[in-house]
Amino acid sequence: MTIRLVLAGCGNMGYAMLSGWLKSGKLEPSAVFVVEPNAELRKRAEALGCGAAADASAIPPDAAPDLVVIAVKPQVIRDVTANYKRFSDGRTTFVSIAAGTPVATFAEILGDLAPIVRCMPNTPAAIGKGMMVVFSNPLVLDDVRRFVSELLSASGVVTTIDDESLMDAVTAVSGSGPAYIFHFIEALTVAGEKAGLPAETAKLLAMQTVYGAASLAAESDEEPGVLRRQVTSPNGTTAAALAVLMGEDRLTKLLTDAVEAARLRSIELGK
Ligand SMILES: NC(=O)C1=CN([C@@H]2O[C@H](COP(=O)(O)OP(=O)(O)OC[C@H]3O[C@@H](n4cnc5c(N)ncnc54)[C@H](OP(=O)(O)O)[C@@H]3O)[C@@H](O)[C@H]2O)C=CC1
Ligand SMILES: O=C(O)[C@@H]1CCC=N1
Repeated sequence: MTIRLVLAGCGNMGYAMLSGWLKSGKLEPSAVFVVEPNAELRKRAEALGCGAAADASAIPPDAAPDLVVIAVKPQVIRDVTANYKRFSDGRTTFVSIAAGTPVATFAEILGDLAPIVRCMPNTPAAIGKGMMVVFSNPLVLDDVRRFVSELLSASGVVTTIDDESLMDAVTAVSGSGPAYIFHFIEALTVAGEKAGLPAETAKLLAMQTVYGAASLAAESDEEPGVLRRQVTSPNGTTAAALAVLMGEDRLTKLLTDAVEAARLRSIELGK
């Protein structure tokens, strides 16, 4: 079978996306070639039925992939991208999921012909519940745009932006966001334990509450603020807790600072 997609880097995020694509049936495993220096991670990709190698030089010489997906750390992105220059004649579209790194950096390495898509995914992509935000350079043809969007939709919700400078804010909200929510679960678990619950019970309650509340917010026609008010009885328990979280806009200020720290770091990573 022809190789349609080369995945460079099969770590946390690369593997999460690859799993989603194959699970959805939008790509056959034999149409994917994975380049990953880590032997354990390579085996994981091979177990899914994909071809794999430690180095880009092992990509079959007749391969003319539709897509090369770059899923390595921003710190090595230039060196890694240079390994794929042979596909930069305009027929292959490059998709980068790296934080910070602008399309211009790829164009510098790949030349003026390469269609480039910048995508910011998040790890819930592994179970088809990711948030993927996409920015494309003008060289990406409409049918390729549709193909990329359809492929990414196997991993969750896809939306596009036309202003690339917003990608740093996107990264700070949805790219890094799952970690904030995981930490929220950890913190609510600790708080539950301090309130006297057994550790396992506290964790179950914290996790199911986040899952249930996020699902309700996603499925309901009501705004999150309305759903919050539906929980909050006048002068009840929730009001007592929200006075702590919302007093002086405490949680909003904390999250604003956290998102700004991530956004600034994304800008730094792109330099
Ligand atoms: N993790 C996340 O939630 C998200 C990550 N991203 C972005 O995704 C990218 C990858 O992040 P993440 O998956 O977390 O990182 P990982 O370190 O888990 O994965 C990157 C993988 O690339 C491998 N690698 C290194 N050099 C090469 C090479 N020359 N060719 C192919 N593969 C190589 C690394 O191997 P080794 O470790 O041996 O060097 C590693 O296994 C980053 O740019 C990040 O900004 C975007 C959104 C969310
Ligand atoms: O922490 C990071 O830099 C990457 C980008 C978004 C999520 N993880």
